[in-house]
Amino acid sequence: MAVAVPANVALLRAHASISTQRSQFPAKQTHVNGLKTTATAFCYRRPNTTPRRFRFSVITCASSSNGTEPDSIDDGTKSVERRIQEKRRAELSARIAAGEFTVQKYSFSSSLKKSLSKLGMPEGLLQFLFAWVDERGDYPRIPEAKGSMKAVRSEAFFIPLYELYLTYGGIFRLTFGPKSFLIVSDPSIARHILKDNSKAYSKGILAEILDFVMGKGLIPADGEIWRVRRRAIVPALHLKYVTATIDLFGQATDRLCKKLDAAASDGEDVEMESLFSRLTLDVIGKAVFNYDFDSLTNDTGIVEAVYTVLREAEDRSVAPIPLWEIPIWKDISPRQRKVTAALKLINDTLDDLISICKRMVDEEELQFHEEYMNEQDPSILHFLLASGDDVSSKQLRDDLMTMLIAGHETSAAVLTWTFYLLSKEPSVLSKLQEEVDSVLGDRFPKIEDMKKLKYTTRVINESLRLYPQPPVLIRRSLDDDMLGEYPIKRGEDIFISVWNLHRSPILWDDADKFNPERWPLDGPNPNETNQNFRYLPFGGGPRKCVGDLFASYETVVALAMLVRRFNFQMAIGAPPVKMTTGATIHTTEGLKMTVTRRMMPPIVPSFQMPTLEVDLPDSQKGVVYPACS
Ligand code: HEM
Repeated sequence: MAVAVPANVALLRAHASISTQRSQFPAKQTHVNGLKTTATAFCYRRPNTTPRRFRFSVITCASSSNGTEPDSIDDGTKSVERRIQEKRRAELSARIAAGEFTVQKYSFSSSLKKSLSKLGMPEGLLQFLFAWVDERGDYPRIPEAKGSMKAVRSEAFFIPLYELYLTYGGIFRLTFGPKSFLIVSDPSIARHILKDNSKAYSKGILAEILDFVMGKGLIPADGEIWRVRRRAIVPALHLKYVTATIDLFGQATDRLCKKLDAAASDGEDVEMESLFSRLTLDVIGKAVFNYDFDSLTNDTGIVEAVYTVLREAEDRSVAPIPLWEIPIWKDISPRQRKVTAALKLINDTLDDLISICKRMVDEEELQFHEEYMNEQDPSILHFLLASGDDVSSKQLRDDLMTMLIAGHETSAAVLTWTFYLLSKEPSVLSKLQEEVDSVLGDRFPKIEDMKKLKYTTRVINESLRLYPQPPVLIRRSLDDDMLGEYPIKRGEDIFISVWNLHRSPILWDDADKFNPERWPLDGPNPNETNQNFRYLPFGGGPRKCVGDLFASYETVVALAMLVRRFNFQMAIGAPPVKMTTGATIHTTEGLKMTVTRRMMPPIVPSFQMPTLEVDLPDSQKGVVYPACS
């Protein structure tokens, strides 16, 4: 899915001042899925301060999970910028650990006791009066961090949350003036919210932000609407459909290969993030409503409209003041007028596509059945209409729009960060290419190959661990509940930080290292269930991503085809790759790469793939395969 970013998360780009009662790294949290950790051994408590901190985190974690250079390679040539950032983060960590921001929080009874004491009530009498209360004890309070609007403004919002997690543990409250959020980074609490007691949680602020574009689509919808729509949509992504989409992934990737081939010939560097965004837009348009955006080749009005709306959704999710809620703003702000026009164009196009599809369904002879699929138009829209899905056109549009957004930026972001990670680990790239060469040779991937491309899949699994899309899941409590040992009230806004879970030093060995080998090739495909909710690339529970298989195959196909034909390196002089958040994790200035055609060992060419004999120096003797079929 795509957009799952906190509203007003700009507020989170802040320095933190903390008041806390208890830290949250109890020993029980150190055993996840049988993993032993030494978390408690690393904790220490400074005299007169309540926060605990991992002793090593200032050095190891703070310097690595800031997203600028999260990987295993440290060649001793760190950029000045990175050193400044590390220094600032280390300072912040040290200040948090020293308790500089600590505000002692008192329960009601202790506040009252303190006030009465100030009024001069004798200590003995106070002890007597409060003995019963003291004995009973209060519920533990959730550790609390207070934010101010200073500093760390340039950072993606989930980075300070990681810092705070290292200090305050698996659940803490982050307060900005009158607003507060619960930040959850504990697998068992995440499971409770997403799965065990999921009915008690809604999408909260996420639904509010996305209303203008997704309405009551599947991602923001709650309650009965969500139940009905989920039941209608999930069957559309059956295995036969996903199998058919593999060809679609192959064809779209092949178009990208043609582009890269041209760039390689011209010796031009390419900006891969925007190319991946176009690749996945082309794929999802065809897969969801049989529309060919052809954005890899053209910049049509509709493509621009989709990007206008997407950017607006992202901007709204990080805007400190919701200006768009002011009624007149929509009419006077040129930007908002552009958004309204873009939405109208998209909605009109969707209405046309719905009508065309309805006519096709009316005319076709095919009987609807479980794995129904129209070969000419295998889209989700076609399935829904053929199934007799009795729904208003507005709801149908909302669902289509939701899937368009959900399945577009997420997959693009996964590919972007995968290629970034590979550029840092040439040995992983080589191993990947070896597998692809032997499994695929020179043909398009097929469904049978998905099981064989084991290492390719592990590379995607690992990329999703280091760069989860989205990095944070949003919920709001609909009832009072218990999160771990803490009672919470109805109406709490909650961010489950998947970033923190996926990079937790107590849940993972070498958490920041890009290491596809951590997932054994003969083991199961990692998911939230077999990883006990420490790994949530597609969420979990009833609201888990409906497109997980689709997305896994899409990214595996694209990755395999691209590395089969090209080598990728960071372009010389490319801007440093830094993160920023919108709906997913974006780079701040793109991913500029140099692409070169691979010199591959001669293999027996398979169907359709002409080979070019080229005159090469002895050292490079081999066969160059053209990028395009
Ligand atoms: C690599 C690509 C993808 C990633 C990482 C991803 C991730 C996620 C995550 C984490 C959620 C759960 C959100 C939450 O609990 O708040 C989700 C939900 C969803 N995703 Fe995906 N997604 C991807 C691709 C897709 C695709 C291709 C589609 C559609 C074809 C899709 C459709 C959806 C929908 C409709 C939901 C909402 C489900 C519900 O609330 O019932 N996603 N996705």
